[in-house]
Amino acid sequence: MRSFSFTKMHGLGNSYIYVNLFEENIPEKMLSELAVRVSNVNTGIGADGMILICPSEVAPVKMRIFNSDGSEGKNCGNGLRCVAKYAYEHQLVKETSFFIETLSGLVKAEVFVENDVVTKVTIDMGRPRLKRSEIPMVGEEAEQVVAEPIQFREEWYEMTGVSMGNPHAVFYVDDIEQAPVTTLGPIVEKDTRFPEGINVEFVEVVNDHELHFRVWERGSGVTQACGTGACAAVVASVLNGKTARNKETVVHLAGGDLYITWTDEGNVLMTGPAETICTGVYYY
Ligand SMILES: N[C@H](CCC[C@H](N)C(=O)O)C(=O)O
Repeated sequence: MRSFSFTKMHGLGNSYIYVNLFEENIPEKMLSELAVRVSNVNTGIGADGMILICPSEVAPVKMRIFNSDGSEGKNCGNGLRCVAKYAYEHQLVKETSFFIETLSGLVKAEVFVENDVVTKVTIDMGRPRLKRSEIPMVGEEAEQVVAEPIQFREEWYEMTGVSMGNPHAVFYVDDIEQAPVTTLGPIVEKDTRFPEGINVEFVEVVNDHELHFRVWERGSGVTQACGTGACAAVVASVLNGKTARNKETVVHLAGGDLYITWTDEGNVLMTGPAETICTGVYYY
């Protein structure tokens, strides 16, 4: 019987099963299936997916993220904060500020420590990708996809597309409690106009530095929080003239708050908590 040690962690309730590949060895061909199995709350451990903390040639650590359907994502904001916490607390890094490699490039983490425990993390997520082909979305190339009229199942909507290394479709609603998260979300996620699928965010604007937010995630469905999605929501809100550039915006997610700034220099800073739930051994 094969097994691996894991740590279950979460960022605002967006939980993953973290596996330290500096110490564990899992066959590459089993990763997708294992992500599905460990995510199952009845027959597995229960989480929104699985995240691997891997050696890297360009940074102290590399993050790989698998959604609960087994698909591999290219970035994960809540995951990055937890990877940063794990790396510091397990001495994979010595500094409080360090790079993390992702499938969509390098990001920079800064951990905030109290009594040797990381309580908060800031991730410099880098620049959003805004061109239609960078989202990616099919259609004639455009520098930005902002409030673009788009039809899904006979209904017309206005969509803003943003990539944070992974794809996001942002829609504005008047009342976040009435957002069509579980009805429109899965339809948009798999629409063929998004060749890689897409994460779907619903945003209610409170003022020029405060948003309410709900998400249907590509590959995981409804989650308590989506860090890259919250960053995409802030970028989309600036592009739509609803929030201010270079001003810290609080994003209220189901699982709690993230503090996000799209700076005048062009990068997106995300700050929020990262928590360890438990450790264990998974048999497969
Ligand atoms: N479902 C996402 C990956 C997880 C992103 C989210 N959990 C976050 O915190 O950014 C995707 O397939 O692009």
